[in-house]
Amino acid sequence: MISTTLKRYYDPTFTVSQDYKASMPDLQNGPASLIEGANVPIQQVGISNFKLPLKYPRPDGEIITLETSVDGYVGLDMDKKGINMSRIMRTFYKYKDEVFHPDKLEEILQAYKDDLHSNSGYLRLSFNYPILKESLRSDLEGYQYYNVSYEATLDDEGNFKKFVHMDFEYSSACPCSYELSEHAKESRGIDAIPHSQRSVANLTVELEDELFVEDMVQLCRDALMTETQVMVKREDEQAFAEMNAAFQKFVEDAARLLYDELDDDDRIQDFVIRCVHMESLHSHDAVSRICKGVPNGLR
Ligand SMILES: Nc1nc2c(ncn2[C@@H]2O[C@H](COP(=O)(O)OP(=O)(O)OP(=O)(O)O)[C@@H](O)[C@H]2O)c(=O)[nH]1
Repeated sequence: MISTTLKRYYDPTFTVSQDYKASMPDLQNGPASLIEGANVPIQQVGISNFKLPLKYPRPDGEIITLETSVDGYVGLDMDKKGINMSRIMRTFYKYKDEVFHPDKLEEILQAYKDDLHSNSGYLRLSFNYPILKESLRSDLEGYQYYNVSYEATLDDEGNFKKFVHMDFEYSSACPCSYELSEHAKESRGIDAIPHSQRSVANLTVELEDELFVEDMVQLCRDALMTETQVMVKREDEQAFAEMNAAFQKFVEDAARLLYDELDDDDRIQDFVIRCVHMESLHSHDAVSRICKGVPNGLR
């Protein structure tokens, strides 16, 4: 038997010729006989959480560059072993210097379908978006960051859907605890403090028309009022206490207040909202989930 001793050596000068590339195995484009398991279509295959800096537009025209985590997938038909995985990133990188608003994803998803010979595509861009927030009564301001994702799908009939996900943090003062506290004071002269807690509304909005992150934040602020604060001096803290008294809310109230704001906005086609009050009274959360309720809509 000829013993071929393999060299263990990395040749920094080796270059890949077209002939050499053609001689390399290309398993993902191999025959269906290479498929392991059921020879059935796969709805989403690709790369999750590749990161790059992307540009986003603000309403005033300013462009902001933010670290973005990208999930990019395509559908794979039966009889196909695999996708050309690197094209998920290579195709996306063709757009890396462009300005990203949700509509841009349709272009990229069409490029996914073309470059990866697929019938459908999915993208999700996740980033933390800063907005300068003024204090309630002092003349201070500071950055509030919002956890945002743009999500889009392009199906085999060319139907494009675009969604924006955003988390909005607020304070919820419990109206029942407030009444019980007042009752203790009035009926027994005993002081009492109602419970309140940091809360978060997870919004998913299907867009009809352009909606900036700033617009979604304003809708939430108008609905809930008691957003968490950034820069706080004593006059701001007192203002916040007054605001919590004026806008007490059960987790049911929070969901309905947000419904009221979003349902009226023509830029929004559909939505589902999950409110979570991380109760300071309990070691568990009070949760409500509400949707616009359009036929075949988000649930
Ligand atoms: N489809 C698939 N590819 C994988 C996976 N894990 C690693 N890869 C590798 O992803 C690498 C890049 O694949 P391709 O994008 O097809 O690379 P390529 O064939 O040089 O690219 P093209 O010249 O565009 O065809 C290949 O070496 C694959 O073996 C996987 O789970 N699925």
